[in-house]
Amino acid sequence: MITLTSVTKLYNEGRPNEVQALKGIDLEIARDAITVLKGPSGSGKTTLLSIVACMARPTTGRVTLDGEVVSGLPERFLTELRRTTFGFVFQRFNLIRGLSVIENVMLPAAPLGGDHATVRERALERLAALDLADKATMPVEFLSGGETQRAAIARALINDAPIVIADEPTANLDTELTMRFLEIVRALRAEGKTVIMTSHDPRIWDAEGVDAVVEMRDGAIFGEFA
Ligand SMILES: Nc1ncnc2c1ncn2[C@@H]1O[C@H](COP(=O)(O)OP(=O)(O)OP(=O)(O)O)[C@@H](O)[C@H]1O
Repeated sequence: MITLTSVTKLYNEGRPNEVQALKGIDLEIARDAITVLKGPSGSGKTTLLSIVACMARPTTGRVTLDGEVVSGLPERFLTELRRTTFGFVFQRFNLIRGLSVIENVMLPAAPLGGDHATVRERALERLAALDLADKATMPVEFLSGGETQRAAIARALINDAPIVIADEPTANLDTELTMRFLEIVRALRAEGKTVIMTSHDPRIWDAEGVDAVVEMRDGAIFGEFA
């Protein structure tokens, strides 16, 4: 279980351009489940996701992961937690230009020190499942938007992290690839993984296998649907 208690987030605190992105969020996110955060642009979905994923700290409030408080951990513990616990698909992708698709996909595995050939094989399997095997050696800057999105998904899955975090993962995908992404997500859940994603896409909220939809408005939770 991931719990958030009275979580707030201020950007540019104390300055004229201060933004209160989260206004006291109380939320429980189940493990072994698919949870979708939905809501209009600017409602705080990405901010909430970053806090859940230990990429950002709340301004006030508390986050626990399986009963342990993570919101106050020193940075070095958070770095370790991010590497071992989370797989990320983020809006700006963060793929590294100049490296090939497969090099990008393999990158998060490097700090964990796995055998290179095994990691490469796993990366190729992930790319094949997303119909990208033939682009494996291409520099990422030559990919289309949808291909870049899929490369980011393959990279998020490389470490077999127990929690997969995805920000608008299907934003650039057509219906067929969205359906394939959902199949991957359902397979991850069947393996016992936790999937938490934001989405504007009704194909995602209404999808079979989604366990919870959390609706956000203006930095607050507007409703939760199972
Ligand atoms: N780094 C930042 N500095 C200042 N303000 C920010 C920052 N990141 C987000 N915000 C502001 O916080 C609010 C919530 O943003 P957030 O990205 O969490 O919303 P969102 O629901 O994910 O939106 P979208 O669907 O457009 O991605 C917005 O008003 C945004 O402008």
